[in-house]
Amino acid sequence: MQDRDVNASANRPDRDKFQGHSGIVSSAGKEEVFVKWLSENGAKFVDRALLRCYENDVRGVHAARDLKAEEIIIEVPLKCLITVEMGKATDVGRAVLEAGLELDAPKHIFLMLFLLLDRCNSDSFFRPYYDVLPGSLSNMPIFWKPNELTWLEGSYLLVQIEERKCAIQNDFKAIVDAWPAFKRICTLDEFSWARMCVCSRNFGIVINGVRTSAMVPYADMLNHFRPRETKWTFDNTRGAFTITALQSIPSGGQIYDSYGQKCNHRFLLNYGFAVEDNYECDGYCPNEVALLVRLAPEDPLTARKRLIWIRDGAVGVKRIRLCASDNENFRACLSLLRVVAADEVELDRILSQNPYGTYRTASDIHVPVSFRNECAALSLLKHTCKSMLEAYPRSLAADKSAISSNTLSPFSNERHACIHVKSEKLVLCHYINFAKTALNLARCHDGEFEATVSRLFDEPVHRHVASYCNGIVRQVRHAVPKLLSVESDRRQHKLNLSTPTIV
Ligand SMILES: C[S@@+](CC[C@H](N)C(=O)[O-])C[C@H]1O[C@@H](n2cnc3c(N)ncnc32)[C@H](O)[C@@H]1O
Repeated sequence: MQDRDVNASANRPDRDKFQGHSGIVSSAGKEEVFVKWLSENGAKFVDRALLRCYENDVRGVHAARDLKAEEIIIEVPLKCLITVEMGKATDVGRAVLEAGLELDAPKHIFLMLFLLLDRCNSDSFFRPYYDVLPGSLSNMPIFWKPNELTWLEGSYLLVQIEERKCAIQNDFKAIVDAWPAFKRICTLDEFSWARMCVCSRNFGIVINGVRTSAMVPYADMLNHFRPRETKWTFDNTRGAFTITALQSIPSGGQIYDSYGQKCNHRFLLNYGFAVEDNYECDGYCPNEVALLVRLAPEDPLTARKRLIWIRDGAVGVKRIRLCASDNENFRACLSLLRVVAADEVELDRILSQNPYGTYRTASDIHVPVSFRNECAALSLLKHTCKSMLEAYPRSLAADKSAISSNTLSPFSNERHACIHVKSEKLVLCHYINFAKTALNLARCHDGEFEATVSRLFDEPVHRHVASYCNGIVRQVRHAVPKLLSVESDRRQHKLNLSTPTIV
């Protein structure tokens, strides 16, 4: 599966909801044929697991008996795998290689080429596998109808969906140009289906020292859950792909695979679902929002500011993915905001008189520039998040109530869209509160500052702002070598904390 995580360890999503489906237990004809095909071709331990069909094309794998930790659940021999090399060896694969095409997801493309070509052959060895692949992928956002896309209004995911569609179209056109017979093999719709099928079901593996990707029949029937309860690998000594339990799994329990620690936009875009409580065991939440930071065209300093922005490859506008934790992106975002918020004196300081010589790029300004600048950058962060929050048609409270009231059916696109936008709004709220807290702490008395910072450290949800205040805010309050003192800043800038041009 795309970026499936082999070593991950945490979170607790729609486990019970997925199990809620297990009332409808059947193993329809095509699934039986598929399991028989695997067994006849050397797959082992298929009796340890049971493929359950909840609804049309929606399945999961369940333990057929109590499974112990370290027990192999399923072993799929190499001959049943479709690999990138098999796609490269096709006529179209060779034409693509010869043309040296720059494709969106090259490894996936070769798997798709094999799949699309070989499924035209009614006698294909893989026929039983093709017959169980989902016929429609209506949960994938690239296939959502216009009314369904409105559920994502306000989210940058809408842009990414369009970009994905565009990339698929470009790849299709480039392949047809390189091998014109391809348009008789599949339509753009079928090509898009294959793209999402491969994207949501392939595994990155190493076979005899060669790093590749593969479609692994049966292994791709496991649904996502974290923390992971199984591990998978290509075992060269067995010549087979294996899935092993990491803990005991009771008879009848669903056997899950972790698709990795991911933001909900990646789950939704690549797999067609979003995880309601996307938290790791340590409380970390990988959900992000794509914040837009932009130099204000009406700012007379913009031309000079561009000089430093351009070193990042950004022409005055940058999207930064932020999650509600301290990380490199958060520090880069603050750095860019320091430039956007800079007045002339501060910009001179950024461009020349900084503690480490000239900054490489506008994302590298990790030391505060001045008291005023830091407060202005925080105000800008707050206002940017507020205006992004206002761009969603529905409030966070309304999302929460729609999700908890179960008015949206468990696997509906609307529910997944709602979970996704809620995830983004939570990150925006985190930064609005972050900026408010930090601005208050920048201006309060020493005693209050110390007491508040230590109180914030005690609460896990506030550790991010506590650590920022303890470091950067403390620095700007007391001034550090090579920075103007707070008092001198106040005199020079008359404590002009008004928000600079808001994005
Ligand atoms: C690798 S397949 C898993 C098998 C799939 N359920 C089937 O019936 O073919 C991945 C797809 O399963 C579904 N899925 C997996 N984990 C899920 C989860 N935790 N919640 C909702 N849907 C999930 C999504 O449609 C996803 O694109």
